This record gives sequence, structure tokens and C-alpha cells, in this order.
Amino acid sequence: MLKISNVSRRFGDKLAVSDVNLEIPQGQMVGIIGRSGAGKSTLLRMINRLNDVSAGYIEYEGVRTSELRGQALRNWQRDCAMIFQQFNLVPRLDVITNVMLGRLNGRNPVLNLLQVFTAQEQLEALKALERLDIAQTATQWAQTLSGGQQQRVAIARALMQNPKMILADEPIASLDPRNAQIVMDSLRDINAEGKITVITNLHTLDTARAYCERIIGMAAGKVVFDGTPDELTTDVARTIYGADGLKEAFSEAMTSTSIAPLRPPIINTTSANPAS
Ligand SMILES: Nc1ncnc2c1ncn2[C@@H]1O[C@H](COP(=O)(O)OP(=O)(O)OP(=O)(O)O)[C@@H](O)[C@H]1O
Repeated sequence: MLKISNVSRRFGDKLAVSDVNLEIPQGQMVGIIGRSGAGKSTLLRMINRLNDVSAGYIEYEGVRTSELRGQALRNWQRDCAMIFQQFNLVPRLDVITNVMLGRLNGRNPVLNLLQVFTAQEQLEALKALERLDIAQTATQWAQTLSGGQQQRVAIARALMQNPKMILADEPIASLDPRNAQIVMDSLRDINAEGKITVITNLHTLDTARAYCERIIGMAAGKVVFDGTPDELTTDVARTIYGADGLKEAFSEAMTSTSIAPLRPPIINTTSANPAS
């Protein structure tokens, strides 16, 4: 269980996250939605400790992660792997080494410096790539891959951390609809197979509805909705996005991320084929 208690984060005068309270049981697939600037990224970054809380605390399995220091903090950051909109791979390293970098924390620093990985680590990295269906790219430089492939490499790297949780900050915002589907399908499968909690920020409501069992809506730093996709009515969406933001939240034309799962099969023939 991840518990977020009265958490706020201030940047100067700006209250980015305001008094948020949430309890997220292990294994949930949660989508956080809201307009740009609503505080979604800051909330995720506080869970992973890329940002510290200004007030309140965050707890995982009874441990106050918002107060961890040193190795305990690094262990926590390994437990909650983060993936980003821009993938954050090392462009001129091959894919398999990028994936193995997920294992750096907790290894001998000298081996890390020399970038020496064991045969076991190489095998695990290959398996992670296979799981994401991109093992064939293992020896290519990361920068030669498409955006969708790079995000799958980033997910494989996250899996190398053996995480208890994956925090995904707008993971599909830079992808075309077909690759967005593949990435969201991968996150959903990882969540279902491994009982790994997935918390993902998403710009559009449709994607959150299609993939997440629980949706949290944020506006101006506050949680203004917390419920199931069915409970997310147009009125609620208006509260989250504001009347003038509704079009952005729903419109497929305005964003490439308004998608549905590849499985069960969808009728639209232009988006039914998996990406290569
Ligand atoms: N490091 C920072 N320094 C100053 N202000 C910040 C910082 N990080 C975030 N903010 C501000 O906090 C508010 C919330 O930002 P945040 O990135 O969490 O929102 P978001 O909902 O994730 O938006 P987006 O979808 O655009 O990423 C914004 O007003 C932003 O400008």
C-alpha cells in the first residue's frame, strides 16, 4: 500500500500540489489526469523522490519514503521505477546496455564504472526486451530506434530494477497512436502479470478510461476526482479540465494519445496492426 498523507509541494510562491491524500493498494493500475500544470508530474516525482514534499508524508508498506536518506533512499528509487515522456535513454549506447543500466543501483560501483555486466544480467536484460517484443533491437544504438521502441526499451530498463511500482510520467505523449497503444498495452500487461503497481500521468481522459481501473483527476494541485472509469462523467471531466479544457480532454483530433487497447481487437483498420 502506498499512502500519500496531506502532501503539498511548493515552488516559491506556487503551490504545485496541495494537500493530497491517497491510498493506492499494491497492484493497482492508476491513471492521473488533468490539464497541463495541474500538478501531476510533481506528485509522481514526490513519490519517487525526484522532488521532496514541502508538507505531509508518503509511506510505502509502513515506511516513510518521503524521509529516507542514503542507501535506503536509493533502494526506494529502485523499487519505484520511473519512465518519462522523453524516454531518457543513452542515445549512443546499445539497447541492451541501456536496459542493464536499470541494474546499476545496488551493484559494485567499480563494475558500474567499467560498465561490466554479468552473463546473468545480460540474460535478464534480453528477457526484458523479449517481454516488450523488441529483443531484435538489442545491439542497435538506442538513438536509431523509433519513439515507440525507445519507450519500450525504457520500460525494459525499468523492469531490470525489479520494481514494486512503475511511475510513468506522460509515457505516450510523444508517440503516435499505434505506438501509444503498444506502450499502454505493455504497461497494462506488466501490471496484470506482475502485480506491479502502475501509476501513470496521462493527458487524455480516453486513454485513462481504456486502461486504468482507477482514475485520479487533478486540478490546480488538488485531487478533484478519485474513482472508476464509469464514474468519470462529463460533469466530472468538466471539473477536472474546466469547460474550455473539455475539448482537449476528449478530442482525438487534438492529441495522438486518445487510444484504446489493442486487445480486444478494435475495428478501426488503420490502428489494428502492431507497430514494427
Ligand atoms: N521545478 C519547478 N520549479 C518551479 N515551478 C515548478 C517546478 N516544477 C513544477 N512547477 C510548477 O508547478 C505546477 C505543476 O507542475 P507539474 O509539472 O506538476 O504539472 P503537470 O500537471 O504535470 O503538467 P504537465 O502536464 O504540463 O507536465 C506548474 O505551475 C509548474 O509550473
